[in-house]
Amino acid sequence: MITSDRMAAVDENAEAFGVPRKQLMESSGNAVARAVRDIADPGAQVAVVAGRGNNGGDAFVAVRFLDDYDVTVHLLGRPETISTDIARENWDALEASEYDTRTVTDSKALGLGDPDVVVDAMLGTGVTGALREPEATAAEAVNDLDATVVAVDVPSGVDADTGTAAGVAVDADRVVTFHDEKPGLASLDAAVTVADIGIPAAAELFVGPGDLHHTRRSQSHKGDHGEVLVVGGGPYTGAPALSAQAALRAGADLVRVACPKSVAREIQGYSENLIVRPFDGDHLQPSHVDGLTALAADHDVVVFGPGLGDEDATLDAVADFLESYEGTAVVDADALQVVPEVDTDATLVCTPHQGELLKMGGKTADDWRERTDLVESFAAELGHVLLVKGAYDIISDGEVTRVNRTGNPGMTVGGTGDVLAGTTGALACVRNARHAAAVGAYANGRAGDAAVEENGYGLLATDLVDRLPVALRRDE
Ligand SMILES: NC(=O)C1=CN([C@@H]2O[C@H](COP(=O)(O)OP(=O)(O)OC[C@H]3O[C@@H](n4cnc5c(N)ncnc54)[C@H](O)[C@@H]3O)[C@@H](O)[C@H]2O)[C@H](O)CC1
Ligand SMILES: [K+]
Repeated sequence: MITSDRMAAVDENAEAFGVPRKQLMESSGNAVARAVRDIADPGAQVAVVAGRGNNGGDAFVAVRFLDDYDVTVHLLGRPETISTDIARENWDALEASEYDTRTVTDSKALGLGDPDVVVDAMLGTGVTGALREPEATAAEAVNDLDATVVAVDVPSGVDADTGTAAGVAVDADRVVTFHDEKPGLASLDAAVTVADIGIPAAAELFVGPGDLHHTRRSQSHKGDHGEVLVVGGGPYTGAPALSAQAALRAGADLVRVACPKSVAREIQGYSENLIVRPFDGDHLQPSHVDGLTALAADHDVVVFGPGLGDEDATLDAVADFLESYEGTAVVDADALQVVPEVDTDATLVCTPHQGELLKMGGKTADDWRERTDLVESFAAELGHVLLVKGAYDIISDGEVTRVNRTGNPGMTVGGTGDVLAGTTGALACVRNARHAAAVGAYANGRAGDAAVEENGYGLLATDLVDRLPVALRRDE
């Protein structure tokens, strides 16, 4: 099963991994033509009703594979308004070869005749809300025919994620959907087939640019993009400051650092962008937990661990906190060893490197494919998300596992893990935990790659922080 959002991401990743969308469209169109050949003999009349997006584009391709049939193409709207280059190129290809194409500007004038088959390619996953005109009237016209209706990807007007329609929708007999089943199609009264359109498995496994789908809402208020609490510091001061600055650069609106009073001024001194919330003493201990729990409740995500150290009292405090916390937390560094022993309702993203993973009781292997299996089962056992850092980062929630390949050997320098934890914390304010971890790893590696490209090796963790906004930006 794949949702429309994931499908769009995978599609974009396929392009980044060398399989352009136009190639996918060619396979989609071919699959639609196969479905028509399955239900009608050569010579049969086929009416293609196409919209101006890529759903229509798939059908234009199908037409070239149906030369044995009597095909008429009805484009809803003027050719100049076809909204994507690849759909327009496929339309132009039909016109250049003198196929029977008609453009429909007044839906009342849509004369479909009495075809044996209708190919419904008005709208696919790009639909929002109820069908507008001319699509609504065209859908009714299609439903009034006796023809067998083959829908491209999803019956026009139906939401592929929910199976519901906000208004009139095409009543399809068959649906040829692409790559994977869609959650909304199972409930329909139609025969659904899934066509393999040649999207490489890598486009789902490896994190790529398609995963950067923006989550910024149009109506933005302070706090909408997340408030992150970093709990860290004591024996170290740089680590929590790096996590906090990374969280800001990764898009959080407000980031506070809860740290021992002894280091509060030092941490504040790193940046005027930080808000510091000191607790007594020079290291975290159980007496601080009630205060931290109350503070955490005012934040979307807590990043726990950077620079906390591993004193027994500190680790006890980490355990106490996690046992009462029910929100989302990124757990890093010394705090990680506590996770396997705590019983918590919190959603945790644990970010160990190989050594920390072993200390948590996890296993590793030289071969990254073997490692993905080990990480996936350990994540399932823990009941938390794992982001295991390495040349190939492995991210798993025990069910879905992703691999990130961005980054370079320069990133073994100190502090890059703190940057990753903060980045992931900010992203987890607006995405699910597994996706936040995957995108966090991807963006961090991308930031590191950009730094090395500009300056060569000799990378600093702060170089990553500065490059996060660009690393997280979607290429339009
Ligand atoms: N994902 C893939 O791997 C592939 C998908 N293919 C096909 O592409 C469509 C999705 O294409 P897209 O261009 O994004 O959207 P649509 O064609 O569904 O529609 C966009 C078009 O429709 C207008 N619109 C939106 N809502 C409405 C409405 N309620 N009434 C009228 N018009 C509406 C909007 O303005 C746009 O202009 C997918 O389903 C597949 O069929 C690729 O071909 C192969 C790879
Ligand atoms: K359709």
